[in-house]
Amino acid sequence: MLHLKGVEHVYPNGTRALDGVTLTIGKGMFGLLGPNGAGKSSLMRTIATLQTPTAGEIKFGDIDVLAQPDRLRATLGYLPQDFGVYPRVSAYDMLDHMASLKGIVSAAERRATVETLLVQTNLWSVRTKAIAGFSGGMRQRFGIAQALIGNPQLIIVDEPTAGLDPEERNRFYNLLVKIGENVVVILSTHIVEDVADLCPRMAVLAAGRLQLEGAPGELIARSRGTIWAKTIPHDALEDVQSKYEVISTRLFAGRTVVHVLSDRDPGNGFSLVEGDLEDVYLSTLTQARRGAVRKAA
Ligand SMILES: Nc1ncnc2c1ncn2[C@@H]1O[C@H](COP(=O)(O)OP(=O)(O)OP(=O)(O)O)[C@@H](O)[C@H]1O
Repeated sequence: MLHLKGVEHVYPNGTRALDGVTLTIGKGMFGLLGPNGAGKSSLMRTIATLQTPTAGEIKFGDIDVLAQPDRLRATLGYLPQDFGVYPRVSAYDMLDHMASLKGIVSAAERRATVETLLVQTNLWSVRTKAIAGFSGGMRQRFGIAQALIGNPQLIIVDEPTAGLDPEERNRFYNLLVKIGENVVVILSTHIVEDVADLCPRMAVLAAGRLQLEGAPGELIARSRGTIWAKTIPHDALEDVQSKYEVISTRLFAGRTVVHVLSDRDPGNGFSLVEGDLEDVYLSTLTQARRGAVRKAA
């Protein structure tokens, strides 16, 4: 179990990126959903011990993460948002090198580890090719392979599916689901579909605060009776936006379908719809913004 209590991070320029995050995450895939700038990467880097929070506590099992970062690192697999440089060395050699860095000193043990990971991530056939020439999906699978060296019990993947085509994304999903069976996996993303497809539990982060937490199905059920839809001509959008709390607009056959958030029937031809996770997410962001505006007023 990973426990976060009152985690806060204020950057030296005064930006409050994390504002009292309290959260418990058990085994399996956990989705952390939030828009750009919500604080997801700050939170992932903090859990990964790459930065120290300005306040709060983090525990992973019996490890006090802030006091014993080395113990956490020994059991952590981290796939950062941006890997940076992709070297001209082969996937095999790079994994072998990373396994040495992670402390696997026996050559035989290293070979077994590297070979298993290359097979598991479906990179065996390209093991002698340079990573620099890999496609986006292959790079992400290589990223997971390096994150899995040493059997980590906590795995953090930050925005892993951005830029992947549907087939590569699907392959990556299947890999994550298998990994997530026995360890804690935190998937940080702004893509609702990633969470809807993969995660039995999730949370929404916006403006550095946890806005919502639970099982996607439960959260959808809780939104029942508050999401209303109407198809309008595109030039009526501005008027609708001025009168209702619009959470999303979608084009359908050249017309605009708006979803609005309302506790009671807004009238005017709106009909109640069964929301999906995207509606839940977008209405949470709308409410968070409303709260922020109220706070500022
Ligand atoms: N090193 C830094 N110094 C100052 N402010 C920072 C720093 N890193 C991030 N921030 C700010 O902290 C807030 C949260 O950023 P963070 O990168 O954690 O968000 P995010 O949810 O991961 O967004 P994205 O998906 O765009 O990376 C933003 O306002 C960002 O500008």
